[in-house]
Amino acid sequence: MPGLDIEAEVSVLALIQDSQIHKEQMKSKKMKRRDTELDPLILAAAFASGPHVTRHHHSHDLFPAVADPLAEGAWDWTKWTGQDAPAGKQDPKRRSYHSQQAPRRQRLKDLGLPVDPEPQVEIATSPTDLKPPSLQTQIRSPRTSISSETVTNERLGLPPLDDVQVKCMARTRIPTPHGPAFLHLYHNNKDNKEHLAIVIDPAQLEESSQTSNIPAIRSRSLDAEWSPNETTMERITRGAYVGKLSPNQHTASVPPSVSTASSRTRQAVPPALVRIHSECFTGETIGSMRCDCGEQLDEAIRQISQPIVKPSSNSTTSRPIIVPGRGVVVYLRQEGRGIGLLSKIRAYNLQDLGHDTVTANILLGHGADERKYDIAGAILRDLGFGEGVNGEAVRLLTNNPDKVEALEKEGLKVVERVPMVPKSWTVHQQQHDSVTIIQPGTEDGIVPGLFVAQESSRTVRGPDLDKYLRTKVLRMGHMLPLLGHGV
Ligand SMILES: Nc1nc2c(ncn2[C@@H]2O[C@H](COP(=O)(O)OP(=O)(O)OP(=O)(O)O)[C@@H](O)[C@H]2O)c(=O)[nH]1
Repeated sequence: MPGLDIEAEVSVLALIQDSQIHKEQMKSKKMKRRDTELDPLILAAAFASGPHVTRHHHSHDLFPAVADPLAEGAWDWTKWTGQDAPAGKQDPKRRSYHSQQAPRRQRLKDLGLPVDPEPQVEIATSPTDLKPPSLQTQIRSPRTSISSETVTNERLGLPPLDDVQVKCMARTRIPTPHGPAFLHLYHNNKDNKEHLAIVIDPAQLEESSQTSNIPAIRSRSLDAEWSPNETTMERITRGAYVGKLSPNQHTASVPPSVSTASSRTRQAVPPALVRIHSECFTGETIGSMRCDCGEQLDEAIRQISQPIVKPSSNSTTSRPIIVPGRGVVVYLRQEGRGIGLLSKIRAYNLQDLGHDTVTANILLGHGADERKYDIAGAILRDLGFGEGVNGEAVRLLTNNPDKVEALEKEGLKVVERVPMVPKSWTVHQQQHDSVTIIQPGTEDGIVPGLFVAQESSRTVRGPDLDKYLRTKVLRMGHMLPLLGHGV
């Protein structure tokens, strides 16, 4: 071996021999090699340079100024000056790399076929016969967010449509620990997220005359006729039915009319209790105790499901009538106050370094709160709230002043704000009355050992949660009294 002394050569040969023996042993034992046979970097380079590159790399020339990439020495990048060869000196044999997966327009051009005058705008992926005509062109597939109206408007030189359109794609009954709920899945023309509405209105499952004059919380877009050819079974399958579904009972709903809308004014029950809740994977799915989101979601469903005491309409009986609770949780896919799960996870690390939730967001280049509530407003309007002068008002379950303001801007009437008090605080307050939970001056303002035992699996507590709640109150203006803090 040139350049190696005898000793080095012997060791290299010994290594090669060892490796061959090892290979033979592995083969005979039929064991899988643990070391890679090919250098992954070489593989990556080969994949990136061949004609099999993706359509996105179609016109990339990965070897500019290299006349023949297969010629010996052509791969020597140390000789490349960073410039392509001057035009006159370019070798006619120069190889260029053409992707087999060129974009359609490029392939048509290469074949000499006419190219479409304008890119096709894709409409929603769901079957067209399942869309109501009014929304058909506005509900988009996840890949495109431009409606055909927008495109038409652009062609006509008009500004694009800005109003949020939502459509309930499906509804089903979900039994919860607090009672039955109807889960509604929405599509919209603003983002590609599937926002949800958890409607609690068990009176819809009953045939009771007591609740017949209380308006049912139903989605207009779901109950609409999506196509003249739509079958009863198609309507029922997407959730446009009344009452409870069973093998013996299945009645499709009728499309909403003006009369059903105005019947909302004839109610004698308090306005529906509504919560706008933002997604929190950590708190709701893995039970994180950094926040109380899971507990809040559970508590909101519980509170909305509480029966309503209604004064008797019959003057001869003085006994009040108890009707099932009614309301909605609009579940928005705005993880991490709109910054997304990735950034939220990073924000947690910054929080562990001592920053609060607001500063952590800002350090990552985000706003303290990036959420919007226009889709929530549209969903609530679809469910019959706030439309027209007689539209039903709501009682909003929140401590967040932004949500009240946003819903009012959306044309909804918020007649009452119902606070969401963290369960650990309530239980603590009940048990210790005026004992201070949060004390300035202690580390993180936490008094160790003062937190009460968990009331249920959904009751969270601990120093991380405490810091999170304090930041909400002290930096985000949440309307929650900090116990012992004089706020
Ligand atoms: N960026 C960030 N987001 C968080 C953190 N902890 C929880 N969140 C998110 O905060 C949001 C909580 O939203 P909501 O449950 O609607 O409650 P809220 O707006 O705080 O106000 P309330 O209605 O009073 O409960 C969810 O999107 C959570 O994912 C955190 O430490 N950092």
